[in-house]
Amino acid sequence: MSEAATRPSVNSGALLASLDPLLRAWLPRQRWFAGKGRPISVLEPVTVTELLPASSPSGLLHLLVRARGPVPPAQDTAVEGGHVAERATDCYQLLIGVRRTLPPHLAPALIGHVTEGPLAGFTVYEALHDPRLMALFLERLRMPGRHGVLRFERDPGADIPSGLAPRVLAAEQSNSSVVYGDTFILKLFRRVTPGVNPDLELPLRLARRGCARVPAPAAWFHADPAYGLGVVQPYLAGADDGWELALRMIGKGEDFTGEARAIGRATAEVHTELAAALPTVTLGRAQVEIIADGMAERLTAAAQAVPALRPYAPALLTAFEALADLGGEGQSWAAQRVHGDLHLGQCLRAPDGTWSLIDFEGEPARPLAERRLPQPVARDVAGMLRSFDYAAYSAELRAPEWAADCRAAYCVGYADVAGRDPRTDPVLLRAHETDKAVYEVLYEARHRPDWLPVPLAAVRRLARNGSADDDH
Ligand SMILES: Nc1ncnc2c1ncn2[C@@H]1O[C@H](COP(=O)(O)OP(=O)(O)O)[C@@H](O)[C@H]1O
Ligand SMILES: O=P(O)(O)O[C@H]1O[C@H](CO)[C@@H](O[C@H]2O[C@H](CO)[C@@H](O)[C@H](O)[C@H]2O)[C@H](O)[C@H]1O
Repeated sequence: MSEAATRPSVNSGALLASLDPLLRAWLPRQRWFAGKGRPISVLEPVTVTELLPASSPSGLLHLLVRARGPVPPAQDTAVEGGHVAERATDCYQLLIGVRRTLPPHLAPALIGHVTEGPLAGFTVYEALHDPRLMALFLERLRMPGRHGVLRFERDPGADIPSGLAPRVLAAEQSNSSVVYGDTFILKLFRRVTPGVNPDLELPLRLARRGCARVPAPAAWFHADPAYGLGVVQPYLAGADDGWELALRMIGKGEDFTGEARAIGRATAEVHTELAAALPTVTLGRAQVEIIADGMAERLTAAAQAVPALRPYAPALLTAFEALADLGGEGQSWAAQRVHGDLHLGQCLRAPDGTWSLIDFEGEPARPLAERRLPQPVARDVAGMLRSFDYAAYSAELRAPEWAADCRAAYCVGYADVAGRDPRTDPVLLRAHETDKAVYEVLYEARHRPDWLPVPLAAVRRLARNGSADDDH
């Protein structure tokens, strides 16, 4: 990337106008696009940066675009701050490759052929699939400095070699990732919000404390004014993700409680380090009530969006009322920064058996400010407890003991390190587990309707006996 390219001269309005019809067709088909399947009513540029001009064999454009769908049907409403809101305008990050003709191996990355404007006659495509472009992008990440509105930073102690071969990761959920030579992984955030991205903030803080449970950021980049856009971390080659591993071990009839206990210990270690690195607070009566009210509001909103949840709402509400009551009686809890969306898929086991935690972004649907608030550690514990239930259900386990045993082992592992078993606070835990199950109902309704029965089964149990453990 030449010096000239550091002064992008593209006319962003004209450029996006020429890409407009192609992006309108392509964006709603992407897994990370929030308004999936619906036509886009607004599409406008936020920033356009020419990383490589289209005149080179392949050009590379970095785009932040604002997109909004039409007034959504009830199921697609967003629950933000506990309120059902029309899906606000979202800002997305795109890396677009530009070529005269697309070689066959890049055909799956095709966005379309441009017919008008500055890129008329060119073919545009998802650059993450192009090893040549992603190799150049890593070079850019290796060099701290600015490139138009983009700001690249790097941990001075990190040694990122040049020439690492890139490959895009296929299994993505909310974001996109490229692995470099099996030693580093670049995560590109897709739906971006102005402000500090906790998926960079927390791993950086943990790394500075020497916490080895989280891959330490080696390089990262932002856009002005304050969009966190991506982070490069060491890639844990050969690691198993907890979700795949649990399903595999279930399939082979192997015991998972040892792993569950180890994940509990890893969670407690990360919590201990986060509490030491960032502010903690004690939640008094007013804050506990605010938390309980937020949960109740999210329940109301989710029940409005997902009719199958409605019959259980009154019984679920009692979990949040019990929390508010305990707050009223003067019970207080410590709150600190937490992972925010912890589940088996966020736990990686290295070949030596060590567990690490990844993806500190929090629940993607929540506003950033809310995700960065101190919260009881029960939020993460509840996420993991729900995950054991998901695994048992997905494996169609007839034996409910599997999930119950793993849930118990996880809490024991947590207590090994934290000195306190999360089950010591049953009201707090039940409220958080109920809140998580409600979130999952909405998440599945929006993203994977076939999976809706999984959290709904837990909702039924929580409504019936106040516990997500099966009562058979
Ligand atoms: N440091 C890492 N080492 C190995 N694999 C990783 C690492 N970070 C992420 N992954 C893999 O990439 C996948 C997606 O990463 P994640 O941060 O969870 O992204 P998303 O926010 O899109 O869910 C993970 O499930 C994991 O398999
Ligand atoms: O990994 P993400 O940050 O994208 O998290 C979202 O997607 C998860 C699904 O991949 C979802 O997790 C739910 O399904 C998991 C199994 O696929 C299960 O282990 C989790 O317990 C369950 O919550 C997560 O909720 C969502 O935010």
